[in-house]
Amino acid sequence: MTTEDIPDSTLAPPDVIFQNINFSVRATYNVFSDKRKTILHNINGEFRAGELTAIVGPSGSGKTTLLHILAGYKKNFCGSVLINDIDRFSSPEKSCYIMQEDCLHPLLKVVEIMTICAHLKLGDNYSNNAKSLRVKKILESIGLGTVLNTLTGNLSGGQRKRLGIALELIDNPPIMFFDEPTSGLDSSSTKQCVAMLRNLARQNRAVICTLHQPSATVVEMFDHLYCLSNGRCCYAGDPVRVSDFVKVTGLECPPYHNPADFLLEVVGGEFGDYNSLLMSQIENGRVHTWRKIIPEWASPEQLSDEGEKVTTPDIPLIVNLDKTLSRTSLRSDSEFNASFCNQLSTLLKRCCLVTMRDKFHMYSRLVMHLIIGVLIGTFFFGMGDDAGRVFNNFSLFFFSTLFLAFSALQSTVISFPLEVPIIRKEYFNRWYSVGAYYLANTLADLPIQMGCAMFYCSSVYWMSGQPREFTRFVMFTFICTIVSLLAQSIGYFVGSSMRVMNGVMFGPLFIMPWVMMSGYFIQKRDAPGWSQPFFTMSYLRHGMEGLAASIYGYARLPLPCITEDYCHLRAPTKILKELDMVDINYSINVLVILGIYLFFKILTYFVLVYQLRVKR
Ligand SMILES: Nc1ncnc2c1ncn2[C@@H]1O[C@H](COP(=O)(O)OP(=O)(O)OP(=O)(O)O)[C@@H](O)[C@H]1O
Repeated sequence: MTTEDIPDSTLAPPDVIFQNINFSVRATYNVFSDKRKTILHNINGEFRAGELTAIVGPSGSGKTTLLHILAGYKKNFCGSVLINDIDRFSSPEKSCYIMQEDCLHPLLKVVEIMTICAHLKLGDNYSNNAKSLRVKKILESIGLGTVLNTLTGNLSGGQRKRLGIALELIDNPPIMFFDEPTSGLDSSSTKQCVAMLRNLARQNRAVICTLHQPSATVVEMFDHLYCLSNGRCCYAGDPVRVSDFVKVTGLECPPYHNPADFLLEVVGGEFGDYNSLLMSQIENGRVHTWRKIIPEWASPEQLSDEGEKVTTPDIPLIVNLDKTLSRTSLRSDSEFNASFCNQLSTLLKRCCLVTMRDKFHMYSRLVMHLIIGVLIGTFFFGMGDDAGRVFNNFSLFFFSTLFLAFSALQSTVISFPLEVPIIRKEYFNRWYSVGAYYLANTLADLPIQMGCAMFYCSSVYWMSGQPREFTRFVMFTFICTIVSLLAQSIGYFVGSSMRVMNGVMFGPLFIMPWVMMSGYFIQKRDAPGWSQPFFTMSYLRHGMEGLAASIYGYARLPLPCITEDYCHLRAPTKILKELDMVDINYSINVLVILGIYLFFKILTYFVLVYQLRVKR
């Protein structure tokens, strides 16, 4: 299959029509108050295919909110959004939403991130060759052909924005939403960016962006200007007719003044309050008489300043306009084009690539565990084989479980939330399912977390003089590993539920209460009756019991008495009795820890689904 075999169209050119959009949010954090603040007030509009639309307005006027509603990012609004007369959420038309932040993995090369995206977005129906041809074609046409092997973290701001667009062009969505695509760009890059967006629109796409303070030249590159003020529409029409429209207020746009700036000054109240008048003239977006009658399209080169080269992506035009023939194989019946297995394997490769490139993070985790292991091994040197120091050895068990739990929890609580914006963008643009991402992420990190626990145990176990038996070493290491995996799964739960700062504050709450029930400070038999179930649930206690079982259980011979003249606790059974661990069962400890691990894994999955699907 060649690149030409990958269809470039979906349905007929899409017009986005919205009617009576009303959107409000809770105005107070007081849960007992239902006071609401209305952000959009029954606004209307029509953004057509083939046109480049700018949503402008003073800061806080509701531009981003409107864009989120049109893109499907916000769902809890009143009114209707129609795409070719079909409700936005039932429409088969694909759209993409390119956020202001780039949300790119900085450690992936341009060509790698594009190829991964092609595998995910184009699914199983196309050959690798066809996908790679399409990737190259898009990158070259968008002006990124020379930076194929550059890490995305090293790209310039303009290149990162173009890469964000290139990624979404892979499955050729007919509707594209951009939140402030020109923010952070200089004037030349801004013009290039807008010329590129206009060229995309010319290929029968509806391209809709929010803009902040556009220059006169930039505004004129747009086909349609939609101006908001305090959540109401004050103008919808041709950017060059703004000055004529504003005349209804009796104000005159000064010569050589940017008409868009003038409109923003008027709606911003610099000359008095004319908003109601403007809104009634345009009927809150219902009037279309100010629209541009689109002439023969100017070539994109004409849009730039003299002598300035504008990047003009040459992505094939959408030609299939026949509604009956228009549904292409790019749109599968399921939500995603790639199968779950394909998503999983592609994401697994991506996770491994990112992990391998992030050498500092990976090695520092492993080396830190090794260094702490050696330090603790030196501190508790030889104590495991001395009946006179049984309680010191028990302290080692406690330290080991606590250290492994804390290090796994904290590193995840800090690192996972950084990934969430990337997942949010990619999931929203239908790259993959939450399940595929979550499983790939879990599997990719498993060897490193296990490596950390093993590095720690390998030094601590032998240096602290535990029994020279391989089976006991494996049992000891296994318990330490699953305790650290469990703490890591709690870290994922905390990291997916709250921001980094809150996570760092609340994360330890998931460990500290269980420390009291670990059996180290107070033994279960001495604890008050109400706390007994908590001892049963304490994963730290099960960790400690598992370690005690692997060291003192399974018919271990009496310990030598080295540092004392008389050792009361030489027999392992006596030691376990003294520690209130007579009835311990290693298998049950393992099962309980794995059960709690699974519980948090599943819980995190639902939190992620909620965060990505419901709460936007
Ligand atoms: N979840 C929310 N809770 C409370 N107020 C909100 C919420 N979301 C938006 N707002 C308010 O709604 C108004 C419009 O916000 P929005 O982000 O859409 O404005 P904007 O026009 O995009 O502004 P800017 O140009 O500064 O980005 C602002 O006053 C904002 O504070």
